[in-house]
Amino acid sequence: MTDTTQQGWFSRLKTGLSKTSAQLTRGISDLFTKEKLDAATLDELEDLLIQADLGVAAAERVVEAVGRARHARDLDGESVRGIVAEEVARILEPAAKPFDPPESARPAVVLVVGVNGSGKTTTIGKIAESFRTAGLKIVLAAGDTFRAAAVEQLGVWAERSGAIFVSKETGADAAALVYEAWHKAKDEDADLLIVDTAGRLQNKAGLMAELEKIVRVLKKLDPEAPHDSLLVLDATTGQNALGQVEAFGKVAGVTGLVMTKLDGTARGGILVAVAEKFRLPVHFIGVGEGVDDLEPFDPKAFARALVGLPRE
Ligand SMILES: Nc1nc2c(ncn2[C@@H]2O[C@H](COP(=O)(O)OP(=O)(O)OP(=O)(O)O)[C@@H](O)[C@H]2O)c(=O)[nH]1
Repeated sequence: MTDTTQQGWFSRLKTGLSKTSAQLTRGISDLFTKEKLDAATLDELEDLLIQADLGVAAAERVVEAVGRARHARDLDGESVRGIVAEEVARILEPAAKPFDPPESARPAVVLVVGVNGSGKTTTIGKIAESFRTAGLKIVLAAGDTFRAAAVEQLGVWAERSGAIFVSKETGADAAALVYEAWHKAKDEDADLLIVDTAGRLQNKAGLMAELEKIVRVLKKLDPEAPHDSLLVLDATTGQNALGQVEAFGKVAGVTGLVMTKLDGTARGGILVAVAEKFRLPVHFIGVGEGVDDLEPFDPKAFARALVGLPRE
């Protein structure tokens, strides 16, 4: 990747996070121009971070780091933002794990779950494209059999990325489709089977039962499958993300996260709350609709964008 595209995705991320970073920057510089930095100032900083969706535990950790630093040096708005970014990066560091489906499994099965419109299909398309470029043979399974448009959209991505596409008629049993797709992948000696799923709201028992059935069918075909279970979260939904991780985690055994739409009017602080609470890998972030707009997660760059600082 060239420096220009690197800069491109970072500036999109920074723009996406600009609402949060502007609030934090303003709040922090208001707080830290005071002569005396007392406990009340730190409490206010904690409130500010909680309002930015970081969650109580992460906010407390960040405030402790600022509290420790105030004994060592004079703090102004800019240096506080630097400390916040460092501590946020530290919280996010364990989440930065490359997406690496096992090469020994043929096919390695990647189940992709998430609520409607979170960006599952687009994410699958982008992942398929990057693995195809790496020379892998891929099968895409259109497991969202409820929505004809979803099947069509995945078909377009399959064509574009040269993946084998398995779909059924609208309303067909999703688990039966997945069964067929796995056999197709086996017959074709494919490296990767990526399964799209329906995404109606997680409180719909029907959807969860369907996901459970898909997992059951996969486990009969290969006890290790799905090797990865990716939950796609929309960064504009804020606090809702926490409930989604819990709900999908129960039925689909989520192994990693993708956060999309960080280029939009994102509420990026939620990624910190999710990483702190669930300790799940964040494999990718989405910063646009295009095929090159899925980026491996870089905690330091993310943390600096969140507080409006340039990349180091
Ligand atoms: N700006 C932006 N848009 C995105 C991103 N990822 C996905 N989208 C858009 O979000 C919309 C929904 O994405 P889909 O991939 O269809 O979402 P889905 O989860 O498959 O949704 P259903 O098919 O309705 O279940 C589409 O218009 C995508 O182009 C992103 O990172 N940034």
